[in-house]
Amino acid sequence: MSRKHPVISVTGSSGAGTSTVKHTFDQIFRREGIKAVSIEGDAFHRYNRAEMKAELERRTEAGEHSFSHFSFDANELEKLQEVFRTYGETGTGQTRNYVHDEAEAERLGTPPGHFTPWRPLEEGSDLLFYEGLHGAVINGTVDLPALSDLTIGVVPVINLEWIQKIHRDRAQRGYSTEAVTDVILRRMHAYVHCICPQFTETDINFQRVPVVDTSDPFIARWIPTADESLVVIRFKSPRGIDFPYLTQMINGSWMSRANSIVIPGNKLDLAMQLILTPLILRMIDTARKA
Ligand SMILES: Nc1ncnc2c1ncn2[C@@H]1O[C@H](COP(=O)(O)OP(=O)(O)OP(=O)(O)O)[C@@H](O)[C@H]1O
Ligand SMILES: O=C(CO)[C@H](O)[C@H](O)COP(=O)(O)O
Repeated sequence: MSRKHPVISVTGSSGAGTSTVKHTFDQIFRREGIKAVSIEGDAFHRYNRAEMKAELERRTEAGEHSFSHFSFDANELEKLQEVFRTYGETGTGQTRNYVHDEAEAERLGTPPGHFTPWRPLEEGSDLLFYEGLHGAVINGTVDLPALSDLTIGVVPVINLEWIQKIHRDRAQRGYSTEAVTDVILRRMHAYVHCICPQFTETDINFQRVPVVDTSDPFIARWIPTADESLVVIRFKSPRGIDFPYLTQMINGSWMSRANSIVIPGNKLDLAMQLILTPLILRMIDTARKA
């Protein structure tokens, strides 16, 4: 938590939609004249693609079958914590990118499966924005929520998460359904132990729930659309949240619990704007006065 240099952390599994949610944040930052610097969770993987393959083979031979990108020790979480801390104290830090595919390779000038060199974050920013797998980890070595001012979970129900991952990895990253299915299976242990526990730490979770049949996510021909889904929004600390205002402004929404509202899927952008804009503006106002 930093009053002067705030940190926003958006966390979710692979394919959950954290990159998609980043676009909504970018719109809010642009509209409100806020200068944000961004870091991607994948930049903090410990290994490049070839090293990861070798490490996986080494561990599998040694009888360890649960290692994956979701595991804490496949990532430089202490380094990530250091970036959160340094940014919070000084408004500076460094990052890099993990290059997934040819399109990113062309944009970033580094081949797929490799990292770009570390580079300093642009100076003079108002806040740091993280988006990735591990933004709310507390594991005895790191405590990331303690260093972020707002922590958001993006968590579609699991069938939908898998459909989104399969479609994205096939369409944009060139993997087959079988290859993505293998990755999902290999990551399951760490999904339960490293990814899920974060969502009790997050300040707000956005959980997309399809209202069409997704019983077999491995044969779904398209990702359920916004009109074919609802979103459950859960607040860790509902005090101060104006639920009557939200349910009045968001047509078709209702409260399902004292700390949760449900909205039609096509109102997600509006809901995020209504919920997040005042929180971000308050954060920036406090930072500018600090
Ligand atoms: N609200 C949504 N409605 C429809 N499709 C969505 C929604 N959110 C995400 N998707 C789709 O799901 C796929 C995965 O989303 P995205 O790339 O944002 O995931 P991610 O969490 O950033 O994944 P990774 O961490 O692996 O990069 C994309 O094809 C995206 O278009
Ligand atoms: O989306 C991911 C994690 O969020 C990727 O699976 C990870 O970045 C590694 O990618 P690849 O296995 O294609 O090199």
